[in-house]
This record gives sequence, C-alpha cells and structure tokens, in this order.
Amino acid sequence: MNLAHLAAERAAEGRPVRAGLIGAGKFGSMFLSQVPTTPGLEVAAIADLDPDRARQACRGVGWDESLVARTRFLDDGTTLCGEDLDVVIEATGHPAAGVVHALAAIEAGRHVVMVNVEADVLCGAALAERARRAGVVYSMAYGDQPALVSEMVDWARAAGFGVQAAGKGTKYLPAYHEVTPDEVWSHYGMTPDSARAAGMNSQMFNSFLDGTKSAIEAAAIANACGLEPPEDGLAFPPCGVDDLAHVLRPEDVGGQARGRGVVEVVSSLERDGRPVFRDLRWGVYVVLEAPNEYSAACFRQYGLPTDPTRRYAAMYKPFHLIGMELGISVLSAALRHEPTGQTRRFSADAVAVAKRDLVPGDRLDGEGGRTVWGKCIPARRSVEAGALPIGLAHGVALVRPVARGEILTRADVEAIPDGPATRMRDEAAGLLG
Ligand SMILES: NC(=O)c1ccc[n+]([C@@H]2O[C@H](COP(=O)([O-])OP(=O)(O)OC[C@H]3O[C@@H](n4cnc5c(N)ncnc54)[C@H](O)[C@@H]3O)[C@@H](O)[C@H]2O)c1
Ligand SMILES: N[C@@H](CCO)C(=O)O
Repeated sequence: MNLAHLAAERAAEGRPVRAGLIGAGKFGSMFLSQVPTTPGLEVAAIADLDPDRARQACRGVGWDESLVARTRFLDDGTTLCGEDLDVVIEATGHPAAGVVHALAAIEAGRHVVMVNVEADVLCGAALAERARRAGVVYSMAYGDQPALVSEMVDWARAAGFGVQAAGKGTKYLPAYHEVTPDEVWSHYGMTPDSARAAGMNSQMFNSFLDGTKSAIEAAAIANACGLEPPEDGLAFPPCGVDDLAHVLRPEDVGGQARGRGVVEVVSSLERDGRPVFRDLRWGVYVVLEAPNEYSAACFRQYGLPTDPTRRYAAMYKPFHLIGMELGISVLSAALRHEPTGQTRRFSADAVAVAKRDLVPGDRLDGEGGRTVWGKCIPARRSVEAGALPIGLAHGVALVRPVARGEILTRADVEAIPDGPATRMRDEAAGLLG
C-alpha cells in the first residue's frame, strides 16, 4: 500500500517514472487527465496516428502549454519505444498494432502496460513469455475491468478463500449482439454529436454493447486468473450485487454457474429490459467459497449476504475508472516490477461470430463493427475448430458463406497476411493450456 510513497520519493529525487503512451483516444485521454496531479509520474512521449489530435487531447484534459511543450509527440508507436522511457502504454485498441508495439517495447527493454486487451487475448500468453525472457513487466491495465478482477481474485486466494466465480458487469440483452455502430449511441442515452464531442469512438463503444468486449475481457480474466471459460459463450445472467453468490454458485448446489472456478459476466438488465435491482453494470466481482464451516459462519456473523448453503459470499467493486486509474499499473511496473494482472496461459479465446448472414466477398470490420461479434470459448475448442479470433477479423474478405450466429473459421476467409500478429498468435496456440 505504498505506491504513492514510492512515486513521491522518485519525484523528490527529480527522477520521475517516465512513461510513453501509444494511442491518445478516450482511454489515453482519461489517463493523461491524471498525469499532472500524479507526483513521480511523467509522460515523456505520446504517439498517435494523428499527433496533432494527441496534442489537442492533452490540452482538452487540462495540460498547460509548458507541459505540452515538454512532451514529444510522434506518429509512430514503434519509434516511441526507442525513446528514453521506463514504461510503454499500448492504448490503440488495434490488435495487430498492439502486438507490433508490445514487441518493440519488450525488445527495447521497456515495461509494457497493455491497455489493448484485444491484442492481449489474441496472443497475450506469448507476449508475456517474451517479456519474461527479456526481464520486463507485461501488465494488464488497472482501471479496466480485467485487471481489477485479477486483483480481487488474487486478494481472495491470498486470504485463503476459494474462488467460485469472478467477472464483471455490463449492460446486456441477447439482441445487442447484432447492434452496429450506427445505432449504438441510443443505447448509451447519447446523441452521435455528444459522443463525438466526448471523443468516444462509436465502433469501440459498440464493442462494449454487442458482447465482444465482454467476451474479450472474460477470456483475459480466465487467462490471467486460471478460471474456466464457458464452453459456448457467456450466459450474461441478470444479477444485482446482493445476489451474486446466489446466482453464481455452482449448478449442482442450486446456482447458475456451469462448474467451479468460472468466469462470467452479469447483466444490468433483466431479459425483458427492466433494470436489475442494485446492478453491477460498471463494476467487478468475485464469488468466494468459504474454506470451512468456521469461515462460512463468519460470513454471516459479519453481515455478508450468502447463498442458502451459507458457503458462498461475494465481494464487488461498483465502478471501474478506466484510464483514470492507469497510473497504478505504470507505477507498479516501474517501481515494484509487478504487473497489475497478467495473462499467464492461453485457455480462453474470443472468436468471431456472424452478425448477419455473410456471403463471399463481405469484408470483416473487426470488434464492434457491422459484420461480427466476439464470443468467449475455450482456447482448446477454438484451436481445434480453426476458429477465427476476433482480433484477426479485420479487413479480410469471406471466401464462403457463414450463417448469422455461426462461428467463423479461418477457412471461411481469405488467407490472412502473415505478420507479427499472426506469428504471435501461432506462438500462443503452442502454449495452449
Ligand atoms: N474507451 C473506454 O471507455 C475504454 C474502457 C476500457 C478499455 N478501453 C480500451 O482502451 C483501448 C483504446 O480504446 P479507446 O476507447 O481509447 O479507443 P479510441 O479509438 O478512442 O482511441 C484509440 C487511439 O489510438 C490511435 N491509434 C490507432 N492505431 C494506432 C497506431 N497504429 N499507432 C498509433 N496510434 C494509433 C487512434 O488514432 C486513437 O487516437 C482499447 O484497447 C479499449 O479496449 C477503452
Ligand atoms: N467494459 C465496459 C466498458 C468500458 O470498460 C462494459 O462492458 O460496458
């Protein structure tokens, strides 16, 4: 509990932690807004395809002109990795670019904070292995839900509890799988203009709604925490915070969880569209299993809601603060050499499912787009079926029809050009476990 003290020491010594940010979009801007008030942390360089927009992002979040003038602005993330930095933050959200940038950062001896969970799910186990060999930290992004869940799972296990289930909340209805970026803002109660003014990318926010981001995050949590992914997609049970233990205890004791030690995403809407009472739309949770009768009794004595067996109880965090909490990862990597959550194996995947009947010639447009949504399944099943990872479902055309709701395979699309992303994906598939 001394991260701020460690950072303050660096500030007093005149040696702030030097970070570089790749991707100054919504997440990046939220991080940048906190930098001037985080002693001991400096963002020395920012790379974005549009460096002027990145400069404007800094001004827009309140940086003064002297801070803007002291910062290097670049248009290439790989070049940024060669700057004098302790930590590289990858926040482009583009899976293939994320892999290229992470490899460049590792090669340059920089710690990597991988905001780009899309790239992490594609091949994070292989990137983590490369980072280990290079002696640098490869970390999940604190503030995003997978890192917060990883922290809660670690907390539970380090305190001697069993972890029955863990995950996050979201706003989900089955019909959302087919929403496109054209309709997305009505589901957030926003107009396209107000969303644009807030710097919110419609395709990115559609991936939060159409189930893709939930699948990606659930896979990341499973891969980081050693939890089991669903066999055929998340169930998204409607569930409020007081019912987590009840709903997510195992099926054989009356719950809805398909097994023990599972990852699941709970919905803030009942299936008929009514709001769930005390929902967890923006939060994260862990369902604990008491290791013995004594600790089960303590749950009740100290006020935790339990399921009827009294063995299961839950802890949750109601909100995640996205980029505003990212300094925790950056400082932890640089000052403690510790990741805030890390992909440790490749046991869960997020694969592309057709949003509508697709025909030869249709070109895929990736996460949150008009053609596919992402489903969380076991990595073993994905590899055996030759399923198309959602992170590779960008810019390639179909060579045969795929019916709405079906998982796409690599044989359904034209050959994906070889590159770092495909190579690291193959490396990750070799680490299946
Ligand atoms: N926006 C959120 O609320 C939110 C929440 C949680 C996690 N995230 C994660 O944050 C990441 C970014 O999301 P976002 O919402 O900020 O997206 P965004 O589209 O707002 O921003 C991405 C930025 O990266 C830049 N970029 C894209 N490709 C690049 C490249 N090759 N080199 C350099 N810059 C490049 C773009 O120009 C843009 O400024 C994603 O991985 C997403 O999953 C976002
Ligand atoms: N993951 C969130 C969005 C931002 O992290 C959601 O599912 O709505």
